[in-house]
Amino acid sequence: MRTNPQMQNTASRISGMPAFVPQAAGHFTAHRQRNAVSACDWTPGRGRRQDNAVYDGPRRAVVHTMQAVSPSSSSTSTQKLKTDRSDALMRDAATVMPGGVSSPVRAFRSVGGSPIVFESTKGSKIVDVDGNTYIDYVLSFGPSVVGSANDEVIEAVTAQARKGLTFGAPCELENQLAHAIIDAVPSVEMVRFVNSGTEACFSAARLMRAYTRREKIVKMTGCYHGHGDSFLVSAGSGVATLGLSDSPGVLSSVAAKTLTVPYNNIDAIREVFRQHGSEIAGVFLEPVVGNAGLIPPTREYLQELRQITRQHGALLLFDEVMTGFRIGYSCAQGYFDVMPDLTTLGKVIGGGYPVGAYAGPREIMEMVAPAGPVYQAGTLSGSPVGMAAGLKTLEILRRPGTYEYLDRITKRLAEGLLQAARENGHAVCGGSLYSMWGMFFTEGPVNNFEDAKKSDTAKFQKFHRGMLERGVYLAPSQFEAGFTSLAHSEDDVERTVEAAREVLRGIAP
Ligand SMILES: Cc1ncc(COP(=O)(O)O)c(C=O)c1O
Ligand SMILES: N[C@H](C=O)CCC(=O)O
Repeated sequence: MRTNPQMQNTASRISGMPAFVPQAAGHFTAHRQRNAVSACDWTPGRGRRQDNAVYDGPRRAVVHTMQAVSPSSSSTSTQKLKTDRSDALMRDAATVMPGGVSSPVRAFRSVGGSPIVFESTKGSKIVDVDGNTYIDYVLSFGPSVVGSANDEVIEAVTAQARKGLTFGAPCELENQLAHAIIDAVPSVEMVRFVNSGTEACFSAARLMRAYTRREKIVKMTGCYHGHGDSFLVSAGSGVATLGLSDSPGVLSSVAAKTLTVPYNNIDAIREVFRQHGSEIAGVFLEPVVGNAGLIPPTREYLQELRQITRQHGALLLFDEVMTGFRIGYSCAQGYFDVMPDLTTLGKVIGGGYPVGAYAGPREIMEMVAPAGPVYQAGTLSGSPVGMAAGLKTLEILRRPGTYEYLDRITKRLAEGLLQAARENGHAVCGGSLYSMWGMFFTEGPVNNFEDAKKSDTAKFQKFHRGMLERGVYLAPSQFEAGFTSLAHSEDDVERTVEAAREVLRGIAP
């Protein structure tokens, strides 16, 4: 059995961390007749903070202003949604881009109708090309946790842009963002910046294989780790939404090296290691699933994964591209107090720019070129504007009260939506954790993608359309998590819940 002394060092460094109280996660078990034991019931832990003003909502804080779109300009009363210009642009887009989009999840394939084309966004609001304003719970699929087009982030990127857009050479901001990530994420000692979550994950898989000298990777059904060949096997997000279980073009010899198991199922992990233990390089998972809808793990599950991978000399990778800096400042690994060997990041660390990273202990990371032999490179990697956006975003997130605020409003949103559904006789389950939330149209419990697929997706389609018509923009799939930001106000949440109540009243249970 291979041991990893560096991880033992890392673990002892972690156990000396400042007080951080992880909570055992509850499964989603909400139902219209029962009280939910859901992620809503979780109490968040604390990350490390630096400055003093306590964040208490967008109106009272100096974090940003919402000049471009005033909250009152979005409507939660039924709009006859005028989408002429969106529709025309999408018709044209379909002639020049496959499906008219640059990423499949943006298409409205599973909710019907044509995608909305956007023109501007500020804070919690997003405005389309026909002039409709929506409360935005997509937030570019996660990055905009401090609110879209945050003034401070814009100032930071503008100042950097004046000094240079890209150097193709080292810049000081890379050191600063790497230090900020290392300070925040307990298992991380070194970071390699890339340009997307996809790149982070496939590069980490290469490193994992090189380090262990093994080829097989275990992933969970419904988890999404970008579109690297090894991961287009029983993937979540757009792959699940479009009902593609895998993708043509992926070499069958590569796909055969990916073993899949259901999430939150420790027996399945034991079995896959029993059968293939000596060939498994590592286990990839989202430490809280966001790409099959929101599905929390139990802490015990993560702990067992940690133990089993270690026993078999395999690496454990937490894909925190989505959860990173959303599930607390120390990310999901800090929240659950379970330390992976490798971590992938993206979204929030780029503050709205294309930045990803893979990270871990020095011993593993120093295998990456030029320190070691594992090749990985990028013309625009660590580009200064993205680094500046990420640094400012993390600086804002470190302010006292930010995560408490995010947790409070998101919990209120999720509870309000579940309540609105139950009042109207719908079987639902769901919950929230800090700034991520989800609601499935099924009785639950939803512990993995197999459970999530029992959701009434036809009902979700009606719900999505009704919310759109009332000025609420949700991800166009039952199998995507929702997001909130520091710019989402209590008023936004109340208006969203009111809109949901109205929509759900009009849908047959
Ligand atoms: C958990 C997770 N991993 C990886 C990715 C891939 O990131 P990107 O879309 O930036 O390539 C995503 C999102 O797409 C994600 O949510
Ligand atoms: N669910 C995906 C990532 O989190 C959505 C992003 C995309 O693929 O465009």
